[in-house]
Amino acid sequence: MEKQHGKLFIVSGPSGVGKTTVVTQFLDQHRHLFDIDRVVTFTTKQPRSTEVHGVDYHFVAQHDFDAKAQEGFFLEKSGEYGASYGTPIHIMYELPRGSSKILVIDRVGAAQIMQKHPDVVLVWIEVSSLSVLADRLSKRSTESVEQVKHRLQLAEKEIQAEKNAPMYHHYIENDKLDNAITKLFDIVASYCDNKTTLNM
Ligand SMILES: Nc1ncnc2c1ncn2[C@@H]1O[C@H](COP(=O)(O)OP(=O)(O)OP(=O)(O)O)[C@@H](O)[C@H]1O
Repeated sequence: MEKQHGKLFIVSGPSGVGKTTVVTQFLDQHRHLFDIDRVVTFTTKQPRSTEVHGVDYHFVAQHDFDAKAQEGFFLEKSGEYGASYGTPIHIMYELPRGSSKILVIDRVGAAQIMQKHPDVVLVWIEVSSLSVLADRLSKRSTESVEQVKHRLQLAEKEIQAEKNAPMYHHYIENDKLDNAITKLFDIVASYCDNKTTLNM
């Protein structure tokens, strides 16, 4: 059977909603079922103590990031969170080979990619209230109080933008982590061949 074209799943949602957690745990549990992996994006931010270079991000100096941007290395880039972030364009060349990708980026970056590649699948993660985000971000303890405040302001802006002009194809409530992972599984399974059933 001919391999189908891979899909690019873009996962967004306000800071602290659990994008990284849902995507990481989905991949840990179900990666073996699909030809799918997470895109490692580039950033100039300082790594958190738990983040590993090449796994969570490619951490680069600002002049390297700017040189890459100049060369057209990025599919999209943004600087909303006090550092530069960029998605490497080469991920688009891997999709025709049948590999699907999950990319965690903000709504502005997702809109930039959507304009150029309308066949991407946009997944928005949300929670019932802003206070849940505040609680998760303060418990995560990876940002200062000031940074958390700034993230919450951006979160409010992003949530409002999505409410005013809904852009995403799928919405996942992440109040209960297991339910959110199952919902992501259902979404991916509706677009991607399941390796185990293909081999039956
Ligand atoms: N369903 C959930 N219930 C309770 N806590 C959760 C849930 N999902 C994630 N968390 C916790 O919330 C915190 C934020 O999650 P995570 O870092 O995945 O968010 P994020 O959306 O990727 O944030 P950012 O955009 O700031 O990187 C983490 O400490 C994580 O363990």
